[in-house]
Amino acid sequence: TPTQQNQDSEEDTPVTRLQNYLRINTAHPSPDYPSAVAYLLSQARSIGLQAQTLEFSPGKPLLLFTWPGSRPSLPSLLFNSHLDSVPAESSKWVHPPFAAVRTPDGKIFARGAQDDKCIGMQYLEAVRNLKQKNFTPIRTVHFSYVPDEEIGGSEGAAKFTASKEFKDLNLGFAMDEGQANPGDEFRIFYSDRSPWGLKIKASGVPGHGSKLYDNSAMENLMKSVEIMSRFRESQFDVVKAGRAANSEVISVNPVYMTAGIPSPTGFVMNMQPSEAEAGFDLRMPPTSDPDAMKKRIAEEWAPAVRNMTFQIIEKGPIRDILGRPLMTATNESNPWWPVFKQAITAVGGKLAKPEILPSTTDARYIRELGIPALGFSPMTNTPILLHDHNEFLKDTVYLRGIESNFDLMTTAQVLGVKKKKVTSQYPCYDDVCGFIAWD
Ligand SMILES: CSCC[C@H](NC=O)C(=O)O
Ligand SMILES: [Zn+2]
Ligand SMILES: [Zn+2]
Repeated sequence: TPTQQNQDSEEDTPVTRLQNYLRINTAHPSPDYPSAVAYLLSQARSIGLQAQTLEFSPGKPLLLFTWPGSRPSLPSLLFNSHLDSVPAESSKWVHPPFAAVRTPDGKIFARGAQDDKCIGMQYLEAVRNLKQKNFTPIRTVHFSYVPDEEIGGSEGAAKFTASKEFKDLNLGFAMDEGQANPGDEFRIFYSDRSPWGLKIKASGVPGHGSKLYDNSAMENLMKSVEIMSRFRESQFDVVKAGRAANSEVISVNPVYMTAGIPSPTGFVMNMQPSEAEAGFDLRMPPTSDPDAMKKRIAEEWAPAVRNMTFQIIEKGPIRDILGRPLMTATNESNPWWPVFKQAITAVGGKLAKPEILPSTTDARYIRELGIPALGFSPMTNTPILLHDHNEFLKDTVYLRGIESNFDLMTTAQVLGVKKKKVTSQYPCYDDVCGFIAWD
């Protein structure tokens, strides 16, 4: 009956609380941050977390929740997620992207279901469960909800990690988003690729559309595109041959091309234009050499001899403050690694071999400071649908993810870790300036 349905939708359960978060449209280009903030604040209040709303950029709020530990001098934990989502083309979805419809087989359809509102709510549900068991953490646990991850994080996580507020957290270890796995192992990410936006521009001799001549802008640009395609293929071949994962090679993908002289019916067809431009999404694995790539771009992809110029938009850091690749150790040299492994074992989960994420997250800003950070979105037996149409997450998978975060928070308390005082102004974690001992 309709009455029964209304009652169902008013139920307050872990799943309906997720659905309510998913119904807030925080997709770019105009994310509804105020509604998301109000909702999460009400959640934090209902479980008794301390809450702060920070605003490092106008109109871009950042939430910081805190669960004080009984020994606040110990390095703290941070669980991060982002408030924003990529847009959704409603007409191509089977269910509206902001209705968070749950189908009879338990699939919750929504933009953000996997990326990454699931983890944001799982953190809070884990706290709710722990508090019900009267658990008090030894070390302080923080939760951050940051704006603008999907557009690079320069107004969000980048400003947060550079702030006094962040330094004062005295972080030992952070968790951020990962990616789903169609198989039954939990995937864990120790690094991201660093994104560059590359614009190449050619200029050349204009002329009649019928004329064959050298050095037109289109010819200059197309030569570059050919050279770049060959490079792309060489990288992809390594992946196809099984010698590296997708995320371990450099990707370069064209995202736009623009040239021509506009006319009311499209473009003028009998003029060769004097300018042509193309844009590329470039992703650099953590150990790749940014200077070598810049040299390749200047000498091969956009050489001045072919009348070309280029612009690289570097989105975030590629090395940490000590000049090291942005990678978190997944071995015993990182005292948090066994903690994490134990938490997964506790939910009966199998852990996949640690990976580099093919895309990019805000964890790179945390790793930049030398703080260990792992990417983890507990979604097994789930197709990878982030940024795709019909993004969904199954209720059972979501609920199991709460358990794994729950265990992570408790396990991290039992196996305390203490940081060494370091020469840098930031805490570090490896043999250069690392942890000295178990607490
Ligand atoms: C250019 S930084 C954008 C970050 C974005 N993150 C998730 O998808 C990505 O494209 O990987
Ligand atoms: Zn994300
Ligand atoms: Zn995303």
